[in-house]
Amino acid sequence: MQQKIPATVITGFLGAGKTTMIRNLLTNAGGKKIALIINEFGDLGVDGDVLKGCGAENCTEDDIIELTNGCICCTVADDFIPTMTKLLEREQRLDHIVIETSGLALPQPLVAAFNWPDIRSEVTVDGVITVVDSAAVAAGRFADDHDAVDARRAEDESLDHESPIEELFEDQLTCADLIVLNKTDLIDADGLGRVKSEVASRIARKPVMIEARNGEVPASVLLGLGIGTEDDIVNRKSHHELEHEEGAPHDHDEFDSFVVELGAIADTSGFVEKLKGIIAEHDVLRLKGFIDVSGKPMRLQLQAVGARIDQYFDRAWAPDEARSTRLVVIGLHEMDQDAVRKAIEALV
Ligand SMILES: Nc1nc2c(ncn2[C@@H]2O[C@H](COP(=O)(O)OP(=O)(O)OP(=O)(O)O)[C@@H](O)[C@H]2O)c(=O)[nH]1
Repeated sequence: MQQKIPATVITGFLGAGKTTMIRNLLTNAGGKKIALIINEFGDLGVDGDVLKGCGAENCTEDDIIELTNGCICCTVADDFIPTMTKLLEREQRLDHIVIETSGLALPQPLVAAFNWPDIRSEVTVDGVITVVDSAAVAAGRFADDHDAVDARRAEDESLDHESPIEELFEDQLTCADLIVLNKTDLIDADGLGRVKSEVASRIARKPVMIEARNGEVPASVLLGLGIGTEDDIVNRKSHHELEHEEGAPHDHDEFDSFVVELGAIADTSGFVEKLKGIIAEHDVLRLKGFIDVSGKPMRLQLQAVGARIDQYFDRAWAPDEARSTRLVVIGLHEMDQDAVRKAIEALV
């Protein structure tokens, strides 16, 4: 019997650096034939676009599959299983499958799907890797204001949760076989020490933690963990699984996303500066997309995680491509979508 194909699940909160790490992984995977399944929150396939653009021969555009019907944890049966089945029917045998979950996905239901008979017979979970934005942890992003949460719960008794961000952060850590403390360039040694203690304090298990900058971790560290996580997934329950009966539907009602479309932008630095103000004012969690810069042949990629914004020209606009500025905005449900949209539209 052929050996099972190993599959690595890469998870981590919005903007932690999952796509950056995978991009790096594809370029140093030493010729391994890899298929990539990407799941993103929001209606703009930014991650897929970024990864397809990296031109790795061992993982071509045909090997990159985008699952766009919501978070992978809620669409396992409809989306993930059929995608895997198709992948396994391919003639050319894969050496490895890498799955990037959305930043809001619970990894547990996805890993549990590897116990479905058709999948289990051919694939095993090599390991779950949770990417952590160390700078965000150091800034207290996941240590929520418990008074505020209690106040919200007092207003709405149906709230059975801790803060949704904190809970999700813990669920993603709970599932990990390896934790990558990324973005260590943005904090000092003391900060890193605090991040390590905070992360360790959130989980009962003690997975290995490594540090990284720009997701630069050798492929030999990320691939080949050989854990078989599907056999242990019952011991890594999410808050949702612990708090609800088995099978109770989980959703992402606490979070929302929308896309803003704009025309060409002439003064990008002015635009970005003002955007920072809007992000801070409305507590936008994540904003990303592409900008049509007036008079420039290249497309500008914009990536905001909280109020930190990166921008770089990633490729030329194709001759047959309609140039436009499109940004996906992700925040908590209570974010005033209309106000954010209007404020961004007013910038051009
Ligand atoms: N300074 C710094 N920036 C980083 C690092 N890793 C990633 N980034 C930046 O952080 C931003 C988000 O990175 P992504 O790789 O898109 O994060 P992600 O986890 O895939 O994001 P989602 O898919 O939206 O959840 C990008 O602007 C990256 O360039 C790092 O180690 N240091």
